[in-house]
Amino acid sequence: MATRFLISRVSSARNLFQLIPYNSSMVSQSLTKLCQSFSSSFSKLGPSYSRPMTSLSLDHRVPATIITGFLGSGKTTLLNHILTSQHGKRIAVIENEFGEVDIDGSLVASHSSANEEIVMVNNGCLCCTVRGDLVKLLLELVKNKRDKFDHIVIETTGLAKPGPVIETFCTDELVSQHVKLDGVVTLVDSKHAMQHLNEIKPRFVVNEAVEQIAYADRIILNKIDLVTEAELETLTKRIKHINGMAQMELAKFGSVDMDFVLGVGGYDLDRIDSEVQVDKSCSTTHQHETGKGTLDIDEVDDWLERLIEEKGEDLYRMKGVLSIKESDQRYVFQGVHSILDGCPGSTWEDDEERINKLVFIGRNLDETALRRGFKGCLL
Ligand SMILES: Nc1nc2c(ncn2[C@@H]2O[C@H](COP(=O)(O)OP(=O)(O)OP(=O)(O)O)[C@@H](O)[C@H]2O)c(=O)[nH]1
Repeated sequence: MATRFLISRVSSARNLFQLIPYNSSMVSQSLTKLCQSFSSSFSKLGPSYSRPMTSLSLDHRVPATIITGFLGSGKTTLLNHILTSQHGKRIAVIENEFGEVDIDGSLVASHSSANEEIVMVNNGCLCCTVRGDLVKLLLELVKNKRDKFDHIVIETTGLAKPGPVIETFCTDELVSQHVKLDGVVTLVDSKHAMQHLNEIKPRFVVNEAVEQIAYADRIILNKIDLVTEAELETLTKRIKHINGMAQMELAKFGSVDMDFVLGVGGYDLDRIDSEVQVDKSCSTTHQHETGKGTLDIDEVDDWLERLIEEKGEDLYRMKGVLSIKESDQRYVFQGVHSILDGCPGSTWEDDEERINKLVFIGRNLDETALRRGFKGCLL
């Protein structure tokens, strides 16, 4: 592993604090813990407890963005765009590459001003062998150089599976104390993506291109200069079918608004309420469930526990807003595989229709069984 430091960018505007979910220090909760707080939060808090998600606790953790996407999709191009844009944030970069020749490093370096801090992870793949190195680097960064940057950007290799990298933020206690995952940005090569998405893999081998889209909070359809409108439309449909939750933008040379990629809050519970968009299309990778009515909390506990036990590996992302019996507040949750995080959200308005929205993104999900399981929790 090679590590290189350049000098950090000068920031004009520092994000001093922001409101956080009241239990966001528990970025990673096991299902059991979630279920305990899930049940107890409502019974303990009572009707006067109005909006715990926006308590005045300060979140000093540094946000981190994961940039993923297939080989050649434009990850480094986007990174260069981020590093040279005027967003007022000082960025620390963690990059990982296969092989011995550090091509991307020189690319990034040649575009960056003398004011950026770049950290390189050079060998192997972040998704497996050097995950420990990622933890080490993140902790080194926050321990020794925390005052030099405001945001971390991690560029994964084109073949990286984003799941394990995401899980690092949720499962490593020290990392989650200091760093919060802001979002996963997936670059798509508009010209070649369809070919990769359609590739039939041997049994038990994942299609990385599909996974990278499935985990995304933001999707950039890059290289649109190389395709026709019709091709773009077909690709857009296909991608929405895989992940109807992520926002999508079209781009040439990764040129997107910085707000689209930084400060996404993809794992913030207080944003999920507004962001859970129920996409009408269902597929093997994107399932959703929605329904009116009120849920029995114990039944939900049991159902989610069973679901995670049976399908944890196949459940890439989950987000939901639930209407719970005897509670004036929505219950908001999000999860990655078997890691769930949730808390009471905003209060239902008197004239508001209480509905439940659940979005599951994964593989080999049985939509009928999901709908049945959900309906079984309704009172
Ligand atoms: N025509 C066109 N070329 C682009 C666009 N974006 C990036 N490229 C080019 O595509 C090539 C690959 O871009 P990179 O940014 O290196 O892609 P990457 O995802 O980092 O590549 P790997 O690290 O190999 O996975 C470069 O030659 C870029 O200049 C675009 O929108 N249109």
